[in-house]
Amino acid sequence: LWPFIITPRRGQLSDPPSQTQISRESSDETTVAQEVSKGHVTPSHAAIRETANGVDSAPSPQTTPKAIPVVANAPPVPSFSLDADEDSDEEDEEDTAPPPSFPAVNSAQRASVKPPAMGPPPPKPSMAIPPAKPSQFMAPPPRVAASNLRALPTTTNSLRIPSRGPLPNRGMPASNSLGLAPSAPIKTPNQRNKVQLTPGHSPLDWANMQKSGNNLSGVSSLVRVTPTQLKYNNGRKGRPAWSSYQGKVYNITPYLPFHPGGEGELRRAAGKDGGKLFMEVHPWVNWENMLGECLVGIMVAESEVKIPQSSTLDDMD
Ligand code: HEM
Repeated sequence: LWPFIITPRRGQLSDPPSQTQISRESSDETTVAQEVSKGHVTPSHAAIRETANGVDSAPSPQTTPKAIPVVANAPPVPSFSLDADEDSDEEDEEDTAPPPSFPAVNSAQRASVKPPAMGPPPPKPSMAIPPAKPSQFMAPPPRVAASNLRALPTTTNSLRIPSRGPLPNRGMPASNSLGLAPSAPIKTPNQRNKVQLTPGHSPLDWANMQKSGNNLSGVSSLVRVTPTQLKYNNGRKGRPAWSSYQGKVYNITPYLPFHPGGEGELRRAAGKDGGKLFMEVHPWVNWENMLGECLVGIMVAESEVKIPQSSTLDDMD
């Protein structure tokens, strides 16, 4: 209700006060001099109001006067002046007085601190932390057994930890319960039916073998393969395993231990056209890249290959 008022300097008012302001000031029964004496207004206020009433007619180049409500018997309005000349004597005393002591003389903080001369010195703080009573702390949560952790219900299947077997996306352990290394590829319990390949038969190992320059096809030059020849080379009885794919014949024998789907799966395509099986399982795999060095030849009709009378397929082994 009573804002702080920045009072202009005496004599700084130039614009005549509005009619409303004049009539309001004039209707006030209390004179300006009386109000000043009561402390209701500051001398600066009085100057403004005297100017408004036409008492002070000195021209002033600055701001317009602000309306100042005056209420009889109202508490004094706190105000301050930007004019250093109008600083009261009290303010001067405040400026030169020493800063207030802290804590305050009559504060509880000061009262609680006894001067050293008044009594024995306070005990020195010890660095050792006194042992806390057990009852002071909250009891730790009970430990949950590992087996119970696995059985905790989860909201999503992807976060569930299987209660048995290896963790998801992890291969089988390097050794079985007897501590023996697996001698044959073991099927992992994943949906892709991938197997754990024996050491030295990773995809990278196969890539290196393809680049090694070794003859992986088993033939010295590309040959024309008849359906009978393909059927005969089915990987049994020591014969190589051939498989055709889109009219080309590959020797899949060296790739058998490298096949991520397992040797048995790959053998299903031996001695025949493996294109259908291949495309059913992994159409994204690039057969020609994977087995490029294993290329034996191309498929031809039986009639296109004239096998010499003295030479049979058995002789080729
Ligand atoms: C002879 C040519 C073949 C090659 C070069 C070959 C290559 C591959 C490769 C690279 C993978 C890993 C795929 C991946 O990680 O995404 C794979 C996986 C697999 N292959 Fe073959 N494969 C061949 C034939 C076959 C055949 C004929 C079968 C089935 C009769 C088969 C069954 C599988 C299975 C079950 C997997 C594991 C599951 C999967 O990866 O989807 N593969 N094979």
